[in-house]
Amino acid sequence: MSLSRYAAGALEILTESEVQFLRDLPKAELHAHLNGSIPLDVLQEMARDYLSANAASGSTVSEAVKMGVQNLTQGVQLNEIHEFFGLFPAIYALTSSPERVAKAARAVLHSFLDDPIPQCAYLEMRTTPRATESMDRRGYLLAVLEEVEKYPADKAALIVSTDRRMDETIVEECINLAITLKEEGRRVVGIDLCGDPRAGELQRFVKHFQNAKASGLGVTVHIAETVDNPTSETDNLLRAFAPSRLGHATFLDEEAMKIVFEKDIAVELCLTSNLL
Ligand SMILES: CNc1ncnc2c1ncn2[C@@H]1O[C@H](COP(=O)(O)O)[C@@H](O)[C@H]1O
Repeated sequence: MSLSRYAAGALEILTESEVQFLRDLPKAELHAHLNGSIPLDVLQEMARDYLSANAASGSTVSEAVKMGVQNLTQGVQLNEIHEFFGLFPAIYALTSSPERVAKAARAVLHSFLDDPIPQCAYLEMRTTPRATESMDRRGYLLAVLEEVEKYPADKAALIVSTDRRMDETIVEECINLAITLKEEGRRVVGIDLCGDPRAGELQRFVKHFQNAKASGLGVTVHIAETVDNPTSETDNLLRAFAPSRLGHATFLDEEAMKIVFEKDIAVELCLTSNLL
């Protein structure tokens, strides 16, 4: 993986033996969003295939998606967290069938787990179930799980994400799918709340998260990711959603930190996106 900006700067101040020590430590990657972790070369290959299949069939695609896919073929440079969310409509156009979701999942698992010096010893990949013309949300999750379950259970597992922008009915559908698949013995280990930190009314999701917890699924939530996330929201996420892990948690205030310490909640830090 190549690093840029702050992450590259941070790495530069370490000595060679410190870098080697960090490389050799066995790691658990607990916060990898499938569609946000597709290796750039695979994403670009998928973008080129998409553009040529589209030109051949003459099917209609929105200009915004076409432009987004074209940008992906050239490589992207991000400066602000909000720019990052604008990439997903194009990425989602590339992973809109079970075959292409499976290809993306395979590439992500491979990039984390199969290098001679793997990036991690255990990958808990997460993804948001999507329904498209060629698959429903269960079909989406099954396509991903097939790939996850090719690895031993101590190497790879899946978290089902819900998105802050979802309608409550869809959140309920996603969480019920996570519960059912777990009951069927599939390798779903938890649920997540993610999505653009500026969006969504979260109170309506609480009971569904509590159901998931009661059925034995782990709960992680993206929290306090930007300065604009209000204290009341952070407090509600910590108390009502009862998470055992937190995504980012970049802007927790003193009160929130106290709860995190008291309840011994793990924080999934992502140094590159926290700095964005
Ligand atoms: C930078 N910090 C972040 N904060 C919040 N949500 C994020 C995120 N990074 C990614 N996502 C969420 O993950 C989805 C893409 O992967 P999946 O389609 O689920 O596999 C994005 O649409 C967004 O909702």
